[in-house]
Amino acid sequence: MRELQAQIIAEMGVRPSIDPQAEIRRRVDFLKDYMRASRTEGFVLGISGGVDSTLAGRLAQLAVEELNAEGIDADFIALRLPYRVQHDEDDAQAALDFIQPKTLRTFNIGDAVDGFEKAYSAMGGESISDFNKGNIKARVRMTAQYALGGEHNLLVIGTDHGAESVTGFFTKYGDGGADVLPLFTLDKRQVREVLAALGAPEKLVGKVPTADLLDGVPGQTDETELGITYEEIDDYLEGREVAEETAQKIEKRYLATRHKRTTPVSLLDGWWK
Ligand SMILES: Nc1ncnc2c1ncn2[C@@H]1O[C@H](COP(=O)(O)OP(=O)(O)OC[C@H]2O[C@@H]([n+]3cccc(C(=O)O)c3)[C@H](O)[C@@H]2O)[C@@H](O)[C@H]1O
Ligand SMILES: Nc1ncnc2c1ncn2[C@@H]1O[C@H](COP(=O)(O)OP(=O)(O)OP(=O)(O)O)[C@@H](O)[C@H]1O
Ligand SMILES: [Mg+2]
Repeated sequence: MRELQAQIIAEMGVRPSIDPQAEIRRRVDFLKDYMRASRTEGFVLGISGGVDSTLAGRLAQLAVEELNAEGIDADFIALRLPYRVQHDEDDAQAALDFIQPKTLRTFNIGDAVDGFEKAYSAMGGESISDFNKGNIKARVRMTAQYALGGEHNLLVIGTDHGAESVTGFFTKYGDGGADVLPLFTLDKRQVREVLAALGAPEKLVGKVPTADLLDGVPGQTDETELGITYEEIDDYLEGREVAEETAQKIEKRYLATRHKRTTPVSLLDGWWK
């Protein structure tokens, strides 16, 4: 195996195969243990209709149900965060039907994001690009989750996992801003395996991943933007051999996004030299 590949696999904690039922138990226990240790009262998570938030949301709901059955007060707020009307709203509703969250709220980020865009233009000289506006959408979603979390003493769940972390394919302090990461150490096909083991409908398990951040290209697939497929990323993370060109693309992204996987750089850091 390539030397850097072994180092990356160790950092992401991905294993070549998993036992889905054991992963469900381990991750529900992790959420319960961490909630108790942090003296918080539950969780909040944005539900998009995508694979990652469907799995993380269901795990959070299971954790809260078990805590409640043990006599511990806890809530899970599933938060719909559409920008105006979401083109695949039916998938988000299907995800909620599957998750069965204890509490459901909707915060439409349309006015906040467009207000931000307007104020940005009023600053003078330039308008914001569709790409940069996409990152604002992710950061407004983060802000809404922390607002609810702050009001109700809840932890913000993040959906980061190996296959997204390795390429830095998330918005820094947007969807990357969270308190607890129940999917970490899984790759994308393992996320689907665990979701299938929980009995999610095939339409959700097989959903094509999209960051869905662009006004101009609704539902653009992650794979189109990345120029790498999740099959390739997962193979790499499971220690399999991938084409030299693919390995180089993954490693280039990994190295360029190290700053996203650490705390802000200070005089005490030397990893960037
Ligand atoms: N070397 C360095 N050391 C320290 N900081 C550095 C830096 N280089 C950039 N930065 C900072 O980081 C910023 C760039 O990072 P960031 O703001 O994240 O922006 P960026 O990485 O350019 O864009 C986010 C990417 O993540 C994708 N995404 C976002 C959200 C969700 C999903 C999804 O999968 O659903 C995907 C999105 O499609 C896009 O490709 C710079 O503006 C700068 O502030
Ligand atoms: N429209 C949305 N409504 C609610 N939450 C959202 C929305 N878009 C993104 N999020 C939040 O941001 C997270 C990151 O988005 P990301 O696209 O990586 O995950 P996903 O949509 O759950 O799964 P997938 O990667 O398969 O599309 C989501 O898991 C979710 O918590
Ligand atoms: Mg998505």
